[in-house]
Amino acid sequence: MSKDDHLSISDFATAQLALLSQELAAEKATTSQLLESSSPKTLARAGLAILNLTLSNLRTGLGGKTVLELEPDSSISGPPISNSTSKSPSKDQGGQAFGQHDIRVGDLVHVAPQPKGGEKKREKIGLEAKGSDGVVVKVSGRGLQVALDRGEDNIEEGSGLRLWVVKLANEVTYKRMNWSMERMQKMEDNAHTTLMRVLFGMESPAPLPSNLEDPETGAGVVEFVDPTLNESQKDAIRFALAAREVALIHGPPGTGKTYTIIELILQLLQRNKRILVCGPSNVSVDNIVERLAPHKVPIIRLGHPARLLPSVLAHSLEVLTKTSEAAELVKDIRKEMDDKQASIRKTRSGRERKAIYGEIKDLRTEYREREKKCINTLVQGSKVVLATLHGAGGSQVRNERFDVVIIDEASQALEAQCWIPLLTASKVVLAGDHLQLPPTVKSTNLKEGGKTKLELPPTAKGMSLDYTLFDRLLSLHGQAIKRMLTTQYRMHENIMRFPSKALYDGKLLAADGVKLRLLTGLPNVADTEDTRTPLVFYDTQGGDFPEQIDEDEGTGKVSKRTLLGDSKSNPSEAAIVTKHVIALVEAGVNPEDIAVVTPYNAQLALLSDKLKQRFPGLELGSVDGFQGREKEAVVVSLVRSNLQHEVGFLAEKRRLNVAMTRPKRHLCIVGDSETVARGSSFLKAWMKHLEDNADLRYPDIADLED
Ligand SMILES: Nc1ncnc2c1ncn2[C@@H]1O[C@H](COP(=O)(O)OP(=O)(O)OP(=O)(O)O)[C@@H](O)[C@H]1O
Repeated sequence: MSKDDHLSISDFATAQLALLSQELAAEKATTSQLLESSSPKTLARAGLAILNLTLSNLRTGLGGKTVLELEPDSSISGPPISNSTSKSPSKDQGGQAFGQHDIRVGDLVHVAPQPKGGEKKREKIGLEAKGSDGVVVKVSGRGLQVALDRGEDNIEEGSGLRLWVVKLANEVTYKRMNWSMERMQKMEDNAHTTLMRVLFGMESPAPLPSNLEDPETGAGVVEFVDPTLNESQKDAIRFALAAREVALIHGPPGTGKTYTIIELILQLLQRNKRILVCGPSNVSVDNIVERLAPHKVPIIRLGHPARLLPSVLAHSLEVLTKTSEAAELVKDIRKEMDDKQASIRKTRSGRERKAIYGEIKDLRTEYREREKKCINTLVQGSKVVLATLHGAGGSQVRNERFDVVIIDEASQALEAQCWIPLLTASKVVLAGDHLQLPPTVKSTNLKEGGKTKLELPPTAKGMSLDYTLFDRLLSLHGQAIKRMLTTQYRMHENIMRFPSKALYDGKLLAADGVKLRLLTGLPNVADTEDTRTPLVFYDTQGGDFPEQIDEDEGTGKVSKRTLLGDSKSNPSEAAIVTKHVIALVEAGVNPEDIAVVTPYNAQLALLSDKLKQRFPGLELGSVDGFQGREKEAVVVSLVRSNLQHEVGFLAEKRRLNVAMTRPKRHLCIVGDSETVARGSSFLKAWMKHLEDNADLRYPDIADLED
């Protein structure tokens, strides 16, 4: 490739900015537009809002944030989210006060005075009326708590004001990506760091010696902390230590990517390096904190405490600003703020209340200053800082210097997100698997009509958001910048064989402890034809098990399904799945050890109706939502069965890879080989593999009729 063909940094940033803005528009189209065009009641019915709340308490939470404690308005009879025509009492009464909703801890919400009954139907007004944005910190059956983004003085406890809470499309997540891209777009050539030049192919990575442990040109001899690491993991660590600018650790399913990262962090610490560890999601970061904590290394986890796992809270910066030595100064002022809040409750006079609010405001300013000092002391004293990629753009770390940035689950991250910590970095280690699903991108799934035509720079033509940094670096620098982990600790070898052959050059090995594990090895599981078989295939070919297009029920209700667009289902396949799950449970397999996954939401809804009540512990999910998870037994419903041999979602082999690599001991596939095999050479090879290697079953439609 000639130098001129290279994607320049500013062209890349220009293209990313255009793509991000299209993505935000698509996100708004699915959530915010709904918020704007629907009444609060409709939103509540779709699970996006909770109505009829009152403020029961106001307190100062972590980080000096005002926390609103909200509970259902006791003056309203019936369910808080019931519509006006329904006068029946809530079935939740006395137990769970809220109806069904999708508002979870960590969600960004808007709290506002609720529009009155007489106000016009399209009550966009609820969002326009003065209210506040915040993060949900607690949800229970009888209430919820929201930490406001800014200290708000306009919502008063005991004011009798009826409030509602509505979930927001999270625009905030775009701000830092856009900020990084804008900086890259404007940067002069001479401001590019060596790492940037390498990551855009203007320079090659510094060559590595053949002996990675060479003390001069490599990492020196590595004494591993964990003696159980396998050879491919050790090699990846030596490689990542020796690399000057960039190293990719390619971790196929269950190969111990995170396990390897933990050792890498320990090795870097021994070499006196300062490390920033990031991941695209809070869970990905917490996973590392949990595993790093037992090694007693000084770590700090940045991020809103509401979004962190309880097990890692002790390492959270916000908690340490309360509990560490440096926190003493902050503590006093916090108490004073709480006392003032309490005194407002006892004050009737408007003038006095106003005066106290003024004092709280001053105290809050003072609090922030002291807190900032405390934060700086803690962060600067810490050798390992952990944050989401987004969190790495926060004021606490933006100006900090690290020797190495490690990004776990890098193949699940948008590239613009990765640049948040990379702009000032000198070395990066990315861990991921580009052969599993990339980050979910709404705008690539838009039908052509819904897409705006983007003008991308010529060198960035064809760029899309789901093309990750991991993908791009592999295509730019080739296999030389990566090491693959090859021993997997999850699957029976028969389950592993096809993904290994089709996607990982046949290099995967099953660890001794897992390669022959069957369901019969679990306590109290009987030996049946299902439990003794690692791979089962119900082939529904022949046209008796046709798919259906999920019609909207025409009720006029806003359902989540409407938001998801057309989806496919296959009722006869659902019947096979149900039968198989029942057989496993009757053989003694715990429902909690079984997952049913399918790429289609309509099929998921159907399966949920059939199975969820009977087996509450059973896990049902979309393939995409199951990435990173594992179960003893997994049943996959492929759904597609049609004369046109259309396979839709199944054409994405990374999706199928995720589906088929979740189980440990038992994988059951239900699908029409005639339809599926026509989808691609990968699908054809898979169907052939199942035919030759699985316990092949041809179900009879007559047996399924109840
Ligand atoms: N060298 C090893 N010896 C024994 N067990 C190991 C080894 N490496 C990893 N494991 C085990 O393999 C499992 C998977 O490890 P880990 O969660 O680190 O993998 P991962 O690659 O991050 O997973 P995923 O496929 O979900 O991304 C864990 O139970 C871990 O304890």
